Amino acid sequence: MSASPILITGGAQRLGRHCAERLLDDGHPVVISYRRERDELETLRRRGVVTLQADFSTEAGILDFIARLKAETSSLRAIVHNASDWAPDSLEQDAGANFERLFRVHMQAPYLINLQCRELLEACPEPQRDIVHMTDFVVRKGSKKHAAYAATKAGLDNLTLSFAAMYAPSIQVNAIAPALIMLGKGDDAAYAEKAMAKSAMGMIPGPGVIYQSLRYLLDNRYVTGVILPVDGGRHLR
Ligand SMILES: NC(=O)C1=CN([C@@H]2O[C@H](COP(=O)(O)OP(=O)(O)OC[C@H]3O[C@@H](n4cnc5c(N)ncnc54)[C@H](OP(=O)(O)O)[C@@H]3O)[C@@H](O)[C@H]2O)C=CC1
Ligand SMILES: Nc1nc2c(c(=O)[nH]1)N=C([C@H](O)[C@@H](O)CO)CN2
Repeated sequence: MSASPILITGGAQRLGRHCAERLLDDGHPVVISYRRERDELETLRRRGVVTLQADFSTEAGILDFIARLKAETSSLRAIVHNASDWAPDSLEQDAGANFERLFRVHMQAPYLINLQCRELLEACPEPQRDIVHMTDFVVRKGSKKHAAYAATKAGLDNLTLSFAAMYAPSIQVNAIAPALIMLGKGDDAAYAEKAMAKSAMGMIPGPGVIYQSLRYLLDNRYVTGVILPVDGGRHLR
């Protein structure tokens, strides 16, 4: 009987894709959600990754994804809520719509998927089942330019505690709270310098440090309700 897959939402690029590829390397079957189709998905599909399209910006989109996920698999080893939209605050008419969209992708999607896919995790024959929320260091300090992003990630941070209490001992629920891990496409050297100076380690580590943290959580039977900072000592500056 094949092992239960690990779901990574937003797994088509960057940190989520890196973790999907490392999980495959470690022998886990993987399911990812993606929002936009692109050629790069073919490499994952050729490696056997099940790719499910999903847009979490509406409740209907979240529920539609859950229905297709349940049609795809009868069990899950883990769920990694990685999908995220790092949208800056809007000062225009669409400020409310912007906040709502970030609420749905960062809070409502993990909340509904955790509630409605508990049965898939419980059906996993392995002794350990995990939910991992990708939050952000910025939950601790807020953000002048990404207030809606930070607030909705703070909601996800808090959901970690509630679901850990609700689901123990059969499902472990933890979060990883990164600071700068990898630059975005448009980030220049000046931005990189400024961003690196914000942490005690003064580096941009790349996605390997996130996989190390995910591996730690997936391999530890005694950790739940934990928010794991992976931030280079951002709080020391
Ligand atoms: N990168 C970093 O330095 C840091 C990252 N983090 C957190 O780590 C996680 C991974 O970061 P990173 O790899 O940079 O993330 P990305 O910005 O690359 O986003 C990951 C994926 O989320 C998907 N997504 C965005 N909006 C929606 C939506 N409405 N519905 C469904 N999917 C959506 C995108 O799908 P598609 O591309 O298909 O549209 C995207 O591929 C995130 O949760 C992020 O907040 C926290 C701190 C620092
Ligand atoms: N969904 C995303 N969230 C975040 C990203 C990103 O690229 N996508 N990037 C960051 C920054 O690296 C920030 O940590 C720099 O201070 C935060 N969240």
